[in-house]
Amino acid sequence: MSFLAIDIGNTRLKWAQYASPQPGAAVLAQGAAFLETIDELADAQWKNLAPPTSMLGCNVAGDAVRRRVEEQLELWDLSPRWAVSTAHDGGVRNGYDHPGRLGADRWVALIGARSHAHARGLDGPVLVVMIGTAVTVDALDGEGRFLGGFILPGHGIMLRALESGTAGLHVPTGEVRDFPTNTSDALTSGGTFAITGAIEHMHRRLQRHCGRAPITLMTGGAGWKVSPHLDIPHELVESLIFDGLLALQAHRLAL
Ligand SMILES: Nc1ncnc2c1ncn2[C@@H]1O[C@H](COP(=O)(O)OP(=O)(O)OP(=O)(O)O)[C@@H](O)[C@H]1O
Ligand SMILES: CC(C)(CO)[C@@H](O)C(=O)NCCC(=O)O
Ligand SMILES: [K+]
Repeated sequence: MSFLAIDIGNTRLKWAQYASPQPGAAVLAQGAAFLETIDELADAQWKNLAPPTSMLGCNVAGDAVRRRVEEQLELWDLSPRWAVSTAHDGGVRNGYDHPGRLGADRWVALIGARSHAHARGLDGPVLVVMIGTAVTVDALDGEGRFLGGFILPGHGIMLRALESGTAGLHVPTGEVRDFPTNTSDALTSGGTFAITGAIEHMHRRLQRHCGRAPITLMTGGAGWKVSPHLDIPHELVESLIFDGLLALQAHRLAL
């Protein structure tokens, strides 16, 4: 009955094995690997796993990476399945101009966020923030409609862009300060507040649009770095994409 959920981002692959394909199922095992090392999964991290009986993945790293992961999945007797963005699924309606062009990670995280809100009896708007290689800030209204969202460069990309586009900005990582007085702190603070500023902006706009304050759910590898500097109430939910994959799989089995 065990279910393998896989989230392939632009930097890392994250995976988790659940006791069953149901929201809230127990985690049996989990791990992460940089994309450079995914060809070793079957011989390393996955070698001693109890064979999963089904899997669903979410991939934004392209077809070549997906095929490399499918080769690793040949370790077990299961058919690889990958989530794609559609017009509606898992209680969410996709407002993108071309629904299929929405990143699968954003779509799955929106479904995970909706499932979280539902499980807690919350029926208002939800702001869904992912802090990874790129940053996304997505708005979900109380009826489960995805209204639209922002894509921003992640902190690492911002700093590398400044380093490569200037002569004088090669400095070590600094601290986040309200009034930075050296280059390191100025860069680190600028990147952080560019991200929190976008989140706070969308929070105001979504509140205005819905006439009600959204709850804010934040996920992604660097969410914990942004969280202390964000001036709105929010929750870190590390498993948002996995929760979306569980909700989608449960939904599919129920059909
Ligand atoms: N201080 C910081 N504040 C915000 N983001 C940061 C900070 N330091 C690093 N980052 C970002 O975090 C990213 C790495 O996070 P990590 O690889 O854990 O995320 P991820 O969710 O696994 O990414 P992906 O899913 O895109 O592969 C880096 O690309 C960088 O942009
Ligand atoms: C924006 C990222 C890189 C965030 O991981 C991913 O969701 C993606 O590649 N999206 C496709 C474009 C879009 O969502 O409009
Ligand atoms: K991601």
